[in-house]
Amino acid sequence: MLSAEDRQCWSVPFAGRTVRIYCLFFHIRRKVSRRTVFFWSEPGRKLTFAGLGCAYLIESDKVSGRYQEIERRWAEIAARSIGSEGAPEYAGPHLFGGFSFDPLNPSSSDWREYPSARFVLPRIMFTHREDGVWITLNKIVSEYSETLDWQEEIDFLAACDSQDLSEEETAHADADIIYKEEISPTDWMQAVEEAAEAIRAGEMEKVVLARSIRLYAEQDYPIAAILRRLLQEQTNSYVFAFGYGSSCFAGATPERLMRSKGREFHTLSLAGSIARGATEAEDQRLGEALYHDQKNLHEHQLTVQMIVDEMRALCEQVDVPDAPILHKLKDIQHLLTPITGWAREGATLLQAVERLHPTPALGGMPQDTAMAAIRRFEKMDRGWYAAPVGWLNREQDGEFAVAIRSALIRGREAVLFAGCGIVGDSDPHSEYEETALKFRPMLSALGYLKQEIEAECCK
Ligand SMILES: C=C(O[C@H]1C=CC=C(C(=O)O)[C@@H]1O)C(=O)O
Repeated sequence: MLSAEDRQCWSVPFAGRTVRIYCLFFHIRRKVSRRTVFFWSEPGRKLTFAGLGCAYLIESDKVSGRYQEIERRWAEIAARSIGSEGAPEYAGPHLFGGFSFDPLNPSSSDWREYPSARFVLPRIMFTHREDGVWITLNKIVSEYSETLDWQEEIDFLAACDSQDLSEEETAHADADIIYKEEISPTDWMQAVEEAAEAIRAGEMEKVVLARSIRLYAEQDYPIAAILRRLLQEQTNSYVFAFGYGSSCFAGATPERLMRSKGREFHTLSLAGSIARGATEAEDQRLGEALYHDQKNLHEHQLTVQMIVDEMRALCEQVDVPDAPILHKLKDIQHLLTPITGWAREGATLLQAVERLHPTPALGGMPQDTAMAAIRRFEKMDRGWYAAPVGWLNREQDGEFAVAIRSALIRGREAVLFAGCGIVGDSDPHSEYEETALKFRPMLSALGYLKQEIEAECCK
């Protein structure tokens, strides 16, 4: 009998039982250290991918030209790929990876495994959709290659004995946190005040400032259990994980950057936030307050405007509704405007990603001034936080999200990130509170909120 969670599409029949695919992959990664893994699940969980190993790696350390390099090299491989007959497009070769937020910002050792652009064609990929599950094996061959041998991949899968997997599936996400490190609230609010002053002085219109929290736990963080909690709690978000070497960058983001299918391009503006209410009435009151709040509407509209301008450069037609809608997540509600375009001949997904990143929901307005202000005020390396992560298929279609509500996890250490849009009349204290809300999805997945509640109860 499948549980509700199993039916939500991320479980696969494997070795005579039902296994959650993220457990399978993170289990193998633990057994065979330093394996490349990824996980990607759409909001609503209609499509889930999990991948293991690296059949082909495309990296770029370029400051400019990184999108073109990934696109060119993937197009070369994809054009010569030979797929199994009858396999649907979503079970064909897919490339997964991401870009750093700002290649001009000096990178810290935390992000050593996450360069300016890093994409992987996995050796083994699971695709899970409502209509079935596929396992795809990828291999690069040349005209001199001998016959294809899949034994190594099959051995990997067979090596997952069910007892070990049960451990992975039931592992506790609630690692005991022994130490927490973060910028002092006063220092961060001071940076917000200075940014707001710069906006009032006419230096720019908007800038997004983020902060980070570093947690140290008693034992290594169990990635599979963290993903399980994100999948359970953040149902309206993309759940993603990119594990390279000893680290894993994971999160649950509500923000699509771009999805393309043929010439149909779909993006959205997500900016403007308020808390969820404790009761339905309070929730509605807060939602209405957000919907009519001039500061949040202004922040949101700047993002809509930039996205529409960039989409017009790529598309013959762009459709945008007159007003945003409220988008409710577990801990927070946002203003959201969906934007759709019909792309001009030759326009590609990565061209769109390059044009849009970073939108004023992650960077600011104007883009260059805001990026310089982020370097000046934040004084940290965002790495892949707030940057595009996603996938491309053989036809160069695919989907990218913005990696917010995320954390970089390495062994017993996790660094979480959250930011918010600053405009001229931003109140530093409210902005600080807003970032606290945005940390909640990852704090909860890491077991920190539970620990805090327990500590409160024991006082
Ligand atoms: C930068 C973040 O959120 C962005 C996305 C939605 C709403 C936002 C806001 O209201 O400020 C932010 O622009 C983050 O979660 O770290």
